[in-house]
Amino acid sequence: MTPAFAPSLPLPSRDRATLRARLSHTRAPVAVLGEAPRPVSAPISHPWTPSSWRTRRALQQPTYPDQEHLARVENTISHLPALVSPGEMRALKAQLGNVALGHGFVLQGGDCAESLEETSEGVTDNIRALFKMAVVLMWGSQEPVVKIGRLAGQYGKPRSADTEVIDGVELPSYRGENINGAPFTPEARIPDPNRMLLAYNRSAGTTNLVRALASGGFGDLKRVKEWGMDWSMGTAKGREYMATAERIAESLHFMETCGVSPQQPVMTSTDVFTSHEGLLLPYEQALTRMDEETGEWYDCSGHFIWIGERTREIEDAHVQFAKGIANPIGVKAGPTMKPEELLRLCDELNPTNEPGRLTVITRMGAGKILQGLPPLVRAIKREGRHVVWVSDSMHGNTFKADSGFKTRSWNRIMTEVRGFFAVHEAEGTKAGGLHFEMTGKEVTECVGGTRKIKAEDLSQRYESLCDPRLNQSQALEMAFEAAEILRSQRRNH
Ligand SMILES: O=C[C@H](O)[C@H](O)COP(=O)(O)O
Ligand SMILES: C=C(OP(=O)(O)O)C(=O)O
Ligand SMILES: [Mn+2]
Repeated sequence: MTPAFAPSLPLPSRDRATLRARLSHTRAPVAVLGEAPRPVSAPISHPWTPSSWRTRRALQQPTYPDQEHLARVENTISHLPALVSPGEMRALKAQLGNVALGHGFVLQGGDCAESLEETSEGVTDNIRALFKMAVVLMWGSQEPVVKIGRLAGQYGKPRSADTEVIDGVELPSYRGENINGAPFTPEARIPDPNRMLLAYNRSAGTTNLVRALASGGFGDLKRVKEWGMDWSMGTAKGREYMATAERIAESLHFMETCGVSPQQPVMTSTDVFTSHEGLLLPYEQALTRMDEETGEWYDCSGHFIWIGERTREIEDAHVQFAKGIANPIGVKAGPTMKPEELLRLCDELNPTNEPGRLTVITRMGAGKILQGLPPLVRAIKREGRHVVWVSDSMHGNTFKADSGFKTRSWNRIMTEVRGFFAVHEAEGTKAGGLHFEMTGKEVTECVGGTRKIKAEDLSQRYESLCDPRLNQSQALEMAFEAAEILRSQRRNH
């Protein structure tokens, strides 16, 4: 990636005024024990700027054929409105801070790779699936659930290989809708800066939809038949889930009878936050703005930004970019992560040890979590670091079915979820949340679950642009199982 354009900051005063007006809009957080004290900007050893990552090695970046075009697009985006506000990010950080300190649970989920062609109904279904899971987890944990969608910006994809070969033809790999196109043609696979603008516009629309749906509350969840659980009928597991769903619906109904109606603020302001991997650094930089109220820099492309497993080298560009933004951030931790490496990441990314600033998203694989997680958890505990521990039980469990489809097995994912809870229980630490690639549609991308999707069924409805997602039934089943674990752990304490 060539460092190639004039940084657009600071903004001209006209734009700063517009930005100030946009950023001053702050929704009141719900289920927050109180907004955390404003953090002092992290001390950094060299002057951080939104563009200082450009002096570092930046992995997984596209090579744009036309650098001037890229610079024009970056400049355009840097003058477009922020998608989310610092106040919202601080609210999320406060909620995550509570989880880091032992209170609450995180649910993060959505597409592996959002599609620019997704319909409004599709996005709505995804958010509703997340709501349903959240209410089940809330019931299980009896704690507030912080809801974070992998949406409104989840477009850039890191890939294992730079190229893809089909029938002897080799083309650049698909890297997500904000970079190139999925069709297997030479034209589609050329990185195009204009895609950043398309992704920005789609993200703005999705953020708007999320806000609208989040203020709609859980109203219709009182009607269990609208949970879309018909699939579960006829199996013993299904009947168990249904019984739980009935109890949850009854509780919601009871609350309403007591006067806590789904129309009241506690039920309607069910904040859903947006998140994505902060992979495409020119885009992230262009949306990084200074909050004049606090003097902090925020990446306003989404509330929560994470660093992927393939780009988390401490000296590299992604970590160096993330250290200067005040958003709540995440870092993925796979089986090769060493305890000392994780502690160094904490030093870099959260030098003030602010609870809620850093979430460690482990993605070990079902067969590795029992060995891989304890050393990390022990090191963090020993050093008194505040992190939110979240399990991404998807990315360590991907395999290729004989039919050629990339898939994951519901059982293996569940095994990792169980391992995650078991390790934290044994170590006396807080299992802070779960992270899923999932959709509200009944796709056939992962095998297993009560409906027993088999390898030969995968071709029926495989729609993912990248990794296989749990469909809405499989995701909901995951939530019921996790809720049961949370409930039994609660009873044991
Ligand atoms: O979503 C994550 C990555 O992009 C994905 O797991 C990489 O997949 P690949 O191995 O097919 O490149
Ligand atoms: C790329 C992803 O994960 P990881 O960095 O953990 O492989 C992802 O979350 O889609
Ligand atoms: Mn993925």
